[in-house]
Amino acid sequence: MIYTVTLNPALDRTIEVDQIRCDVANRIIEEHWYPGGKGVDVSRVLTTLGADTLAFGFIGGFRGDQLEAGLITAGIGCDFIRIAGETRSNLVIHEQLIDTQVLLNSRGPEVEPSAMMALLRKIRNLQNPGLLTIGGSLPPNLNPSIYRTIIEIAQERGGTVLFDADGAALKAGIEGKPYAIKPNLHELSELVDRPLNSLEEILSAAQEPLEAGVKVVLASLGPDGILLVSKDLILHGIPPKVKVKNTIGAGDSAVAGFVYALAEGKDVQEALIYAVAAGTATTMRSGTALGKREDIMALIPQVQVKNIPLPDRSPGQNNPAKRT
Ligand SMILES: Nc1ncnc2c1ncn2[C@@H]1O[C@H](COP(=O)(O)OP(=O)(O)O)[C@@H](O)[C@H]1O
Ligand SMILES: O=P(O)(O)OC[C@H]1O[C@](O)(COP(=O)(O)O)[C@@H](O)[C@@H]1O
Repeated sequence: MIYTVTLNPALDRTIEVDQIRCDVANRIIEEHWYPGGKGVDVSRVLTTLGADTLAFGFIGGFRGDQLEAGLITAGIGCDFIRIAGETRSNLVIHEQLIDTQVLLNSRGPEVEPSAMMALLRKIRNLQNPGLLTIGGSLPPNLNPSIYRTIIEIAQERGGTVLFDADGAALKAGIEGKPYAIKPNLHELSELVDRPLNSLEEILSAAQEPLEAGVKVVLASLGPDGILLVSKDLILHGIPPKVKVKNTIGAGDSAVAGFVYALAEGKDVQEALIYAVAAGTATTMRSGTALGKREDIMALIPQVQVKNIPLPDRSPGQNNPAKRT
C-alpha cells in the first residue's frame, strides 16, 4: 500500500477557450472537472499503474463530495476526514490560439484542530506505512511546521516519505528529514534563495537539502527531465521529445512513477526512469487528465539516463560536475 497525504486537495476545473478577450463574453469550448491536489494526483497515477494506494486528506462541502466521488468511481482508494469548510476549486484556463495555460490556485478552507488531530492519529496508527507521499499547499490556518510533524510521525512509524511542497512549507518539511523531496526548478531556486541558471548551479543547490538529512533530491526540470541527487549518486533522467498538451500534474505524476518503482523493488536509477516517463506521459494528455499506464510503459524505454560525476569536495578543487 502506498499512502498519499494532501492537506489541501482541490477540484481542478480545466477550461478550453480560444483566447481571453476583455469586455466580451468569452465562450468556453470545453470544460472538465478532476479530483486534484498533489497526493490525490499521485494516487490517481498509482492506480493506473496498478498499485494499491490510499489517499488521506481533508474534504468538505459539495466540492468535497464531488472530489471523493470522482476517486471512488475511478476505483482510487481514499479515506478523507470531513471538515466544515468547502473544498477549493483550482482553475486551469487553456487559451488554444496562443497555446498558453493560466493556473489559478485557491487558498482553500481552514482545517479544524479536531480534524488535524484525527489525521495525525490515522498516520500514527498505520501498522506498516511503507511508502508515503506528502505534499501540496497548506490550508490557510495551518503553520508550515505541521509538515515536519507529519513527516516525523510517518518516519517514526517506519515509513519512507517523499515530500513535495513549495516555499515555507517545503523548508519546514525538510526539517522532518523526509527520505526524498521533489522540487521543480522554481521551487529549488526559492529554497536556496538564488537564481539557478546552469546545470552546475542546479546541482549545487540540489545538494543543500542533503546536508539537512534528505537522502534523495529529485529536481524536476520540465522538458529537461529530472536530476536525481544523493550523497553517492547523481543521475540525469532525460525524456524523449513529445507533443505537449498540458503540464499540470506532471510533477505529481513523476512522484507517483518514482514511488511506484520503489514499491516494486526497483533501484533509484530505475525509479528515476519511471518518474520521468510518468511525468512526460501526463504532458501528452490534455486538461488535467494524467498519464495512463500504457503511455508510461511506452515511454520507459525512451528515457535516457546520464551518470554525472560526484563533485570533488577536496579543498581547492573546482566543482567538476560536467554539463550533460
Ligand atoms: N515539456 C515537457 N516535455 C517532456 N516532459 C516534460 C515536459 N514538462 C514536464 N515533463 C515531465 O514531467 C516531469 C515533471 O515536470 P515539471 O514541470 O518539472 O514538474 P512540476 O509539475 O512539479 O513543475 C519532468 O521531469 C518531465 O519528465
Ligand atoms: O497545493 P497547490 O500547491 O496549490 O497545488 C495544487 C495543484 O497542483 C496540482 O496538484 C498539480 O501539480 P503539479 O503540476 O506540480 O503536478 C493540481 O492538481 C492542483 O490544482
